[in-house]
Amino acid sequence: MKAGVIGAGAWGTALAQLMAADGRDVALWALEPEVVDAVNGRRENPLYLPCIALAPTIRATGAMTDLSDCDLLLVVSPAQHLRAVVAQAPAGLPLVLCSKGIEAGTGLLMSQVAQDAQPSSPIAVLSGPTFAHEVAKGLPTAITLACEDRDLGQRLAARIARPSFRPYLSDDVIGAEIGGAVKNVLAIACGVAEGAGLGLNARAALISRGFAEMTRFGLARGARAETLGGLSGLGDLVLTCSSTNSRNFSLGKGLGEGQSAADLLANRRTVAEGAHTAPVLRDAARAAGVEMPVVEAVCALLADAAPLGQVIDALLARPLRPE
Ligand SMILES: NC(=O)C1=CN([C@@H]2O[C@H](COP(=O)(O)OP(=O)(O)OC[C@H]3O[C@@H](n4cnc5c(N)ncnc54)[C@H](O)[C@@H]3O)[C@@H](O)[C@H]2O)C=CC1
Ligand SMILES: O=C(CO)COP(=O)(O)O
Repeated sequence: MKAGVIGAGAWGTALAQLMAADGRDVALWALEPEVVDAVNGRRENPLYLPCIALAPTIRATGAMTDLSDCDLLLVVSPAQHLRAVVAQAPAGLPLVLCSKGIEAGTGLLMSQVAQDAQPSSPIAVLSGPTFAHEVAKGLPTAITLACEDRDLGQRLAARIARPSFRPYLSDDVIGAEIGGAVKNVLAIACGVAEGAGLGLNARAALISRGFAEMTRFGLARGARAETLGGLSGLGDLVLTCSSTNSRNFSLGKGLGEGQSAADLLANRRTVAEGAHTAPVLRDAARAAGVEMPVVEAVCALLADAAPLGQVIDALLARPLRPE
């Protein structure tokens, strides 16, 4: 059976390459016709994953019907487009959701959106510290695969695992999703600290206190603490909070250097999910009575609502409290 991948950005293309590593066929659905042509013609995706020679068994397509004979579908669109692409996908196939975010307007996690859009399709979530270009090069990577149905989870883990790509199985779908969505917002905060020259102590403080925010929010939504402390939570938080390879970290760095959010977000081709998730997460946290001061600060900067110095001072001047 062939694997299907929906979305040919950096991560979808890297996952197609991963799935093709056992020599089996992969169908890769791409939005852009020029990506379909480049993958099929030149075995590359210069738009989203340059400098990687793609496997010959990857066949790109613009027609979702070409994925109907797959045994699983990896869904890798930006979070805000997941509903639309899942609605077009062939029904009834296991959907492995690889997007990280919360849907604007509904506040739903990706598993809830997919359930709405394709009620007959079983769902799993694949999330963890996984820069696309490293996975595409075959570098060692570990990731959480969360699925409420343990048997299906085990079958999917075996199908996705490769010698240098280790999925760790969990049944905490919500926990895996919340970790991936929240860490993107916190990566923006760490990028701000880098851009503003606040130092490495500040970064470590943001990672730790940001993790406390992720944990408070996750527990309020029914996530398990060990999931939040695992690959899809703390693991991904540490990765994206420490490298300009992260689009979210880079966006924050620009904010910290004094560029406006509007300028940084205008006309970008690649997705910085944290910018979309931040206001939805803030509203959900407020509604649940969960304090998320770092997330609130990121929202203020993204909305150009306050000068950087004022946002930093306000965070530092919060009342002292126990850890
Ligand atoms: N790049 C990475 O290293 C990783 C990314 N992810 C997640 O994967 C998801 C996709 O990210 P990337 O592959 O990095 O994307 P990307 O930033 O490389 O590319 C943008 C993607 O958005 C798609 N797109 C734009 N407009 C669209 C529309 N109207 N409908 C459907 N698709 C549209 C483009 O076709 C392209 O696939 C995100 O949720 C991201 O957080 C997860 C793990 C690693
Ligand atoms: O999710 C990622 C790595 O796990 C990629 O992070 P960015 O979207 O910030 O580049």
